[in-house]
Amino acid sequence: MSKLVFKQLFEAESSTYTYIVGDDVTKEAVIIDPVDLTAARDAHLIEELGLDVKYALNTHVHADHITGTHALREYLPNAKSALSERSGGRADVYFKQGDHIRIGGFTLDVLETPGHTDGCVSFYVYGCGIVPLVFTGDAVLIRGCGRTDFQQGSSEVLYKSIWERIFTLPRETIIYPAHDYKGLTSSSVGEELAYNTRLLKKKEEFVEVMANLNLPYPKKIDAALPMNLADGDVKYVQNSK
Ligand SMILES: N[C@@H](CCC(=O)N[C@@H](CSS)C(=O)NCC(=O)O)C(=O)O
Repeated sequence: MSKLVFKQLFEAESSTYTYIVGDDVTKEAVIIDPVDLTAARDAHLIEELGLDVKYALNTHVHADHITGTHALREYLPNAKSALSERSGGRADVYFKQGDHIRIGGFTLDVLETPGHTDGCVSFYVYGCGIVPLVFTGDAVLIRGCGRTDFQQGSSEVLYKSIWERIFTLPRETIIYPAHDYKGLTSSSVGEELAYNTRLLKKKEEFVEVMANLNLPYPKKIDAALPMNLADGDVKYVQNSK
């Protein structure tokens, strides 16, 4: 029976986690939320593991770093970039709520989890007897959640997404976020239901908390948004000017 290939990779400038998920028998794989700065490192690892990456997936149009999807084309010719059809961004393929992405014996279900941005999705992975995993992007962070103060953000929408689409998953589901700023690496649905004090608040209190986070804008936002809407391709950005 297939075993899951799983790698959690870190990009330190933006505290971003990139994930590689594959099937050790068929070698089919995806990479989730790659960063331009670490594309060569990730491609080297993929080559060492003998994986055939079908999709380079972004959970959303990131504001804090430039996606690695374009940079990876040089190394991974079979990989198609993919983004939610609600994101407004450019990609080879688009996905939507309820789509299934097959990776050998495993399935990734696309769960639309808007709120941080309109086009945010999470990927729920199961199959071959594994404890299920969910890649939550910037929707659920460990003991927190994504900010909602730019890029069509809405704290009401985020709260609904998380309570309806993430906190209804089996409690043992392991949560892998797109960022952590304190060195934590994973959580679970049960753990967040016990300790995520922000999301355990009533909706009205949550909205109040989110309106008063007072976080500085991400340092790279002005460069990152146009690049990520263009799938990380600087030539496309320049030609559109
Ligand atoms: N300092 C970082 C940006 C930190 C930040 O704003 N993180 C976002 C996700 S990336 S847009 C967020 O939602 N944070 C929520 C939180 O509670 O920290 C930079 O300059 O890039």
